[in-house]
Amino acid sequence: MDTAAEGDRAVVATAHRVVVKVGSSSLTSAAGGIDPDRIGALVDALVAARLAGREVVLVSSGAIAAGLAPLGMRSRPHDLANQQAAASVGQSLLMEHYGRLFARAGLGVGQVLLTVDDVTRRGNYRNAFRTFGRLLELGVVPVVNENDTVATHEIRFGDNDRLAALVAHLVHADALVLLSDVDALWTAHPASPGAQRIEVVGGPVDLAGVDVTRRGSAVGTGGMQTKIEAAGIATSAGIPVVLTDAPHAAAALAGERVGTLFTPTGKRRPTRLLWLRHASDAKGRLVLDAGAVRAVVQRKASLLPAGITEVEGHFASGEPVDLVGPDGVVVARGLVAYDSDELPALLGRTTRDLVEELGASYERTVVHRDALVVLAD
Ligand SMILES: Nc1ncnc2c1ncn2[C@@H]1O[C@H](COP(=O)(O)OP(=O)(O)O)[C@@H](O)[C@H]1O
Ligand SMILES: N[C@@H](CCC(=O)OP(=O)(O)O)C(=O)O
Repeated sequence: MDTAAEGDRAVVATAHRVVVKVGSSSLTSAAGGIDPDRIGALVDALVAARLAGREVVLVSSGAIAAGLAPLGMRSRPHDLANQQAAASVGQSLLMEHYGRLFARAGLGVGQVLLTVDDVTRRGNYRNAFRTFGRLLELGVVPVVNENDTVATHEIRFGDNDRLAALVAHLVHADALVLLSDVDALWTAHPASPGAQRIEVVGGPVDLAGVDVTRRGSAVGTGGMQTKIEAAGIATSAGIPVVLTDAPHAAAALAGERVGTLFTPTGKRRPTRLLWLRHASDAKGRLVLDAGAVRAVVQRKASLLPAGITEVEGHFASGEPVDLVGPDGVVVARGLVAYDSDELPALLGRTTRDLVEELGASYERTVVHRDALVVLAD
C-alpha cells in the first residue's frame, strides 16, 4: 500500500466522530429476523469505540427485515404499504435490541428517524444537526434509520447507504464505515471467477471497470452500487470511507488494513450544498442563455431573470431546480426563489425594470449563488 493510503488509514484510526452504517444482511439470519449474535458483535465493536472516547453515530438498516417474520411475511415485500408495515414493526424490535445491548455497557441510545426533507430543508437540517449534537454531548449513541413508515416514494432516500453519507456530512463526521455482508469492494461480484479485492479507491478512475451489477442479499436494497455512490458523496466532502463486513467493524475503526478504503477526493463544503447535489430531485428546469451559463458556472454569480429563456415543470419558491444550458445540459442545481407560475412573466427582463414596474420584492435573484451548486465545472 502506498504511504498516502496508510496515512488515510491513520485518519480513520484517529477519527473522533464516526458514522457507522450497517446493512440488513449483516444483522439478520438466513432464517429471517434479527440474529442476536451478529447484532451483539456489532454493538461490542461500537461500545469499545465509544468507551475509548470516540463519538459514534450508527445508521442501522434492518427494520423491514426484522418485521417480516412477526407479520408472517416470507420475503421482503415489493409494495410500499407492506414495506412500511414491516418497517413499523421491525424498527421497534431493532431498537429494543440496541437499547438492551448498549445498556449492558452503561450506554444509552436515541432513535433518529429521518426523511429526505430532514436533510434537504434548511430549517429541518439545522434542527437535525442540533439534535445529533445534543445526543452526542449527552454521551448517547444515535441510532438512525430512514423513517420508512411514513416516507412515500417522493420523500424517500430509498437506501441507507446514501442516508449514511449525508448523515456523516450533517454531523461533520471524521470518518464513515459502511458495513455489509461482503469484506470489501471487489472488481466483480466476489463469486465471479477472477474477481479481486480492491484495497484502496483514490477516486473515480479506480472504479473504472469495476462490476457491481450483480445483486446482493435478498434482504438488502441497493447492492454495491449504492455503497459506491455513498462513498463518492462522503469522499467528495472530505470524509474517508471504509467498506467492509460487520465482523471487521472493530478492525476498520482501528485503522487496520481491512476492507476497501475510499480516500477523500474533495474538501469539506458548506453542508447545505452537499444535499443539494446528492439528495434532492429537481422539481423543474430553468433554461439559461449562454451568457447566464457563463455567469453561473465561471463567475459563480447568482441567476437573474434576464438570463432565463424557458421555465419547465411546477415548483414552489424554495424548491430545487436544475439550471440547463441552451444545449439542454444540466450545469447547476439551485433553490429557486420564485414559484414556477410567477417566472414566465419575468424572463429576459432586467432586475431594474422589474423593480420599477412590480416593486422592491422583485429585486431578488431567481437563484442566489449561496443556494446554488455548479455541476459542470
Ligand atoms: N463488485 C462487488 N464487490 C463486492 N460485492 C458485490 C459486488 N457486486 C455485487 N456485490 C454484492 O453486493 C452485496 C452487498 O449489498 P447488499 O446486499 O445491498 O448489502 P447491505 O444489506 O449490507 O446493504 C454483496 O454481498 C455482494 O453480493
Ligand atoms: N430503511 C430500511 C433499509 C433500507 C436499506 O438501505 O437497506 P440495506 O441495503 O440493507 O442497507 C430498513 O430499515 O429496512
